[in-house]
Amino acid sequence: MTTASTGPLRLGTRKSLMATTQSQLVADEVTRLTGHAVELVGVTTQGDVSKALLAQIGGTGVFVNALRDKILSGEVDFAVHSLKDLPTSATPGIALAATPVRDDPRDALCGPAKLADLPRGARIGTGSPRRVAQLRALRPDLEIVPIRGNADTRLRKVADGELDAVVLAHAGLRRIGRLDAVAEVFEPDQMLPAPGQGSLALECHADRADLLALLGTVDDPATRRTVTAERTVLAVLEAGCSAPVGTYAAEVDERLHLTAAVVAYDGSRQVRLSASGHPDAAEQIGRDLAHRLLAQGADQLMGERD
Ligand SMILES: NCc1[nH]cc(CCC(=O)O)c1CC(=O)O
Repeated sequence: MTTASTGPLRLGTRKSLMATTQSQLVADEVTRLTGHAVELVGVTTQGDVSKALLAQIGGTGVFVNALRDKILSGEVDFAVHSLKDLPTSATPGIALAATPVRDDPRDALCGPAKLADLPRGARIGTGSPRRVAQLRALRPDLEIVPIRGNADTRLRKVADGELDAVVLAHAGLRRIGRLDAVAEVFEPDQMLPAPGQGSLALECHADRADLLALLGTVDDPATRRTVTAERTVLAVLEAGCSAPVGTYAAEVDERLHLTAAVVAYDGSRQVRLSASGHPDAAEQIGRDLAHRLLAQGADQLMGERD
């Protein structure tokens, strides 16, 4: 089950445009750096088959788990995920083999105008409590409309006039070739991204030392450190992907700077703190910042819903 095969490496992927695009990007990079051929293997998950079922079993975990099952059974060699879709807890038998150079981690407003220039009461679509809370803090007059679906579907609602604008990750828009839709890219002081946003994660079987070495060639240590700081905040806060928690870490002049915020769902209050330290202490920086957030009432803000 865990022995190396002789043919091309099999990269399991969902069949959506974003998933196949980012999988192909990684496949090409692995081939360029190692000379190994990589073939994409499309995997249909329960979440792809039934939207109702997806709502019932909950979010992106379905897709992640389906790909992990294929890795554990040996049907595929590795998978590429958006890091922000991965739970912070470790999964037995599964190893994080690489985090390639991070894409732009910021969120983008897609619509006819920048946020400040949208009319009073404009209808903005997003399903993320983190984006909802921060949008409400910036523009309490907006009407926030909960939406689901892939980036293309969401953009179509703006084109159709059903919504005035939507907020999406810049990295995802770039990967599907839709940066044309962007009216404004939010700076982290306006809207803190989701932990790990814009970063990809390669996973393989933890026992496959051969694969770990091979896939490790596309790892970017600076990306690994910054996303470790961000995801440690999330892990300590014990907040899932749906919590109103934003983070942003970057390395400048060999210092790792981390900002994190927990925002009340109605945008009225927030706890926002920053820290910096040696990049090798990424996890400790994240853990300390999370404890400071908790000491200032972050847990109370996280529990609130309107
Ligand atoms: N949960 C959906 C999801 N997962 C990863 C991305 C974008 C790409 C990324 O953050 O790496 C998106 C769409 C979005 O939030 O706009």
